[in-house]
Amino acid sequence: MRQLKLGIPKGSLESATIALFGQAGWTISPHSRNYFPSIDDPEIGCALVRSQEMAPYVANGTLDAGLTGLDWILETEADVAEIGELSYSKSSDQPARWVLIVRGDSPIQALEDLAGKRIATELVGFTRRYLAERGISATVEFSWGATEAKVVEGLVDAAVEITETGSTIRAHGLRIVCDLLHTTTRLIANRAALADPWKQAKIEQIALLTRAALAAHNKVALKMNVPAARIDQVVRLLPSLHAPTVSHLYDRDWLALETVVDNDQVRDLIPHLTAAGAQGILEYQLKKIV
Ligand SMILES: Nc1ncnc2c1ncn2[C@@H]1O[C@H](COP(=O)(O)OP(=O)(O)OP(=O)(O)O)[C@@H](O)[C@H]1O
Ligand SMILES: O=P(O)(O)OC[C@H]1O[C@H](OP(=O)(O)OP(=O)(O)O)[C@H](O)[C@@H]1O
Ligand SMILES: [Mg+2]
Repeated sequence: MRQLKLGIPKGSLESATIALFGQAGWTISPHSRNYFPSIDDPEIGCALVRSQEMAPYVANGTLDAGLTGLDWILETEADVAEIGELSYSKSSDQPARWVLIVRGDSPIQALEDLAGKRIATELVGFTRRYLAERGISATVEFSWGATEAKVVEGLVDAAVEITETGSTIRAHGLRIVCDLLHTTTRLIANRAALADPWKQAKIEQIALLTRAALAAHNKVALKMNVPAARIDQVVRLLPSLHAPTVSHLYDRDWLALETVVDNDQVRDLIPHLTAAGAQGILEYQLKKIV
C-alpha cells in the first residue's frame, strides 16, 4: 500500500485544519504525546509540524505535502508547489493580516517613517525584504513572541505582527500604521512528489475535497414549493448568483425550487419567501460544494 506523507500544522491552524479534514471526509485523531495523529485513510500518513517549518520539510521531501500559511512559505523562501489556497485562519475564514503596529502616541504615521528605527517581528526575512524593496533602511530584529508587549514597553519603535480579530492590538492600545501582507492557509506539495502520478492524484483528491468543504462553510440549501404563478416573484427574492433549480411537482400548479444561500441571509429571506407564496420550506446544512 502506498502512502502520502502529509504535514498538519501544529498550533494556530491545527484545530481548524482537523475540522476541515473532518468535513472533507477524513477523521484525524491527535494523540496527546505524539506528533503522528491517526487518520482513517491507510493511503495517508500524518505528521504534526509547526507552520514555520512546514514549507522547508515539504521542499526537502521529508513530507510529500502539507498545509501552512502563505506568510511562512514566503518567509522561508522554500521551493514548494502551491496546490491551492484554503481561505481559513485560526478563528475565521478571513485572511490574517501582518500589520505594522506602533504605540498610540508614536510619531510614526507611514511606512517611510521607519527609516533608522528598530522593528521587532517573527517574520524577519519577509519584513527586511519588504522594507528593502521600498528603499527603507531600518533594523529588523527577531521576536520569539509576545511582540506587542515590546512596543508597549518601548523596547522597539514598532512591530510587524499578525492580527486576525484585532483583540490583541486593542488590548495593548496599539495603532496599526499599514498592512504588509494578507495570509491564508495553503496546500503545498513537494515538486518530486507531484511528478509521481499516484502521489499527485492523492494530493489532488485532498485539494478537491478540502476546497469543497470550505466552499460549503456558512452556506445552507433551501428547498421549497411555489405556486407556478408566483415563481418569478420568488426567484427575484433569491440572492443566489446562479439560477436556482426549478422542477415540476406531480400537481402541475406547483413547482419545487432549490437553491444555496449564505447562512446569514436565511432569517431575512424566509419571511419574504412565505409572503410571496412559498410553502414547505426546508433548510439544510451542506458539507461540500464541488
Ligand atoms: N489568528 C492567528 N494568529 C496567529 N497565527 C495565525 C492566525 N490565523 C492563522 N494563523 C497562521 O498560523 C500560522 C502560525 O501558527 P503557529 O501556531 O505555528 O504560530 P504561533 O501562533 O506564532 O505559535 P505560538 O502559539 O507558539 O505563538 C501562520 O501561518 C499564520 O498565518
Ligand atoms: O488579532 P488577534 O485575533 O488578537 O490575534 C493576534 C494574536 O495572535 C497571535 O498570538 P499567539 O497566540 O500566537 O501568541 P504569541 O504572541 O506568543 O505568538 C499573534 O501573535 C497575535 O498576538
Ligand atoms: Mg504566535
